Amino acid sequence: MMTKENPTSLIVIFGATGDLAKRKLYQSLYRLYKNGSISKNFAVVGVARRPLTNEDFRANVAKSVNGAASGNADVEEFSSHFYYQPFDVTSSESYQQLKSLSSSLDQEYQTNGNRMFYLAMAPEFFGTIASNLKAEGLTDTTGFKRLVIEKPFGHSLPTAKELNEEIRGAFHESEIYRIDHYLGKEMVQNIEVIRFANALFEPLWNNRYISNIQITSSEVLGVEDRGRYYENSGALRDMVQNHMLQMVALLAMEPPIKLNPEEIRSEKVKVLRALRQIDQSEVDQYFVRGQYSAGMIEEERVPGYREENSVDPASNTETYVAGKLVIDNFRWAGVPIYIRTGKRMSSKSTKVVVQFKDIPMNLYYNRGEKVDPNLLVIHIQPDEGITLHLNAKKSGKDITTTPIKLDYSNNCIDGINTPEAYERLIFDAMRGDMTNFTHWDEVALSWSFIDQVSKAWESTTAEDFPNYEAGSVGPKKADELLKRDGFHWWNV
Ligand SMILES: NC(=O)C1=CN([C@@H]2O[C@H](COP(=O)(O)OP(=O)(O)OC[C@H]3O[C@@H](n4cnc5c(N)ncnc54)[C@H](OP(=O)(O)O)[C@@H]3O)[C@@H](O)[C@H]2O)C=CC1
Ligand SMILES: O=C1O[C@H](COP(=O)(O)O)[C@@H](O)[C@H](O)[C@H]1O
Repeated sequence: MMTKENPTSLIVIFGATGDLAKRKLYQSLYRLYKNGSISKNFAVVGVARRPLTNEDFRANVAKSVNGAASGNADVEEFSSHFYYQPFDVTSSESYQQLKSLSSSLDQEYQTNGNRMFYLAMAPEFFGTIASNLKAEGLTDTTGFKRLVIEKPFGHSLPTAKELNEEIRGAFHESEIYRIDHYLGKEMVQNIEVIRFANALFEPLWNNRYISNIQITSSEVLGVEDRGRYYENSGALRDMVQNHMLQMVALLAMEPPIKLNPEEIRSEKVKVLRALRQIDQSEVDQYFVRGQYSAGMIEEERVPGYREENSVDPASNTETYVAGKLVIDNFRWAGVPIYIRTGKRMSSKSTKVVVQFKDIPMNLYYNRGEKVDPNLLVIHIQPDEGITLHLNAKKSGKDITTTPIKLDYSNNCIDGINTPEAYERLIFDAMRGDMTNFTHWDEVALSWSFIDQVSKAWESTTAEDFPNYEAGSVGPKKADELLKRDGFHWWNV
């Protein structure tokens, strides 16, 4: 059930000393606290193995929030809501201690018995924690109980099913908030509004007027210290199975009859069901994989993937994926959706380019003029905005054309302070809004599509790896994928 007033809850963060908690969760909670989105009736219990005191933990939280250990009264007040418990996820005693601490904090902060369990830990613990929370009685509470679960949700369809069964033994689907942080991004949320609040676009949003759609998410960072996780994941599982397919679903779905989580999900699910399954033998026609070698980024030499910590020197893991997706339904028949994502690329950028079909006849070709297709570019990050590429008359006596751009930039709006994706998602989970979380049906369909590709790649060695230099735009083969269809990537 969704609540409108400022939510109140006890939040238990599993993995409270980890990277995600430090980089994202504490800052997001602080922003929610500062802007009054959450009530002051909240407490956070952080759990992890290392033996910290409440004071140590509060100092760490304060440091994550303002980069300094102390000195800001607001931050001090905020961090006084934080408690720490050294924890072993397999020990019944740990859960019993947590239960008793939770009950006393429920009372002290008058949280109405609302409990949110945030699993910011390695995925192998997700099932164990969920079952123990139930077995040890932490989910027997008078208010709501919610499980917020980080990615990756499984490693394949069978492992995701297993995990799902485990957590569904303790939490109902309506209590499970599977995080896909791209769904918390301002401009990803804007896709729906651009499409459904503009008379201009919706009539054109189909195979009669659109020739192809391109979604790019490139990163400058390499795998950093996540080599162990990444070796087992690769870009396909890390980015495509979740973030990229979610963006595809939002771009391709039919208008929902209402903007509620059930109706939106139902339309997204239909897109994922219509995604043409690729046979393992056809993977090379639809997908390109890449791995970075050493190269220069911002004038600094960076190592190749195979030289990174915890990475096999002969690794077959992809750090780049480009793919052509086909949606077999009336709206999208014949319109390829190209996706690409990679680490150690030349720039950090996520954007969607919708390329419209050429005009039926180029009246200007006699003058040797090429008229560019119209493009709608949705800038997701780091810039947030929309650009519409059109053609107009070049100023002067002659009727000649020139490309022009209509730009809308979120960043330029005075006073705008776009919430960080995690800030929105934590807030939504606290007030019970599941719209921007992934339902099991979406997860299952995404895995069933991805599994064919990963099986093909795991059963063959990528002889050309490494095949793109750090700091470049990715492997050449990714250009050929589009060239075969008469297109090219728009670097706009
Ligand atoms: N970091 C990121 O940017 C992102 C992370 N994620 C996901 O978030 C989750 C956490 O990632 P991240 O923060 O990077 O991971 P880290 O390795 O940085 O943190 C893991 C946390 O788990 C704790 N921990 C490990 N083993 C145990 C145990 N047996 N019992 C209790 N606590 C334990 C660790 O603390 P201690 O050592 O003290 O026990 C630490 O707090 C993962 O699922 C990841 O995929 C998702 C998107 C982005
Ligand atoms: O989920 C993940 O996303 C990040 C990229 O997120 P962004 O918000 O910075 O675009 C990626 O670096 C990471 O490998 C992946 O696990």
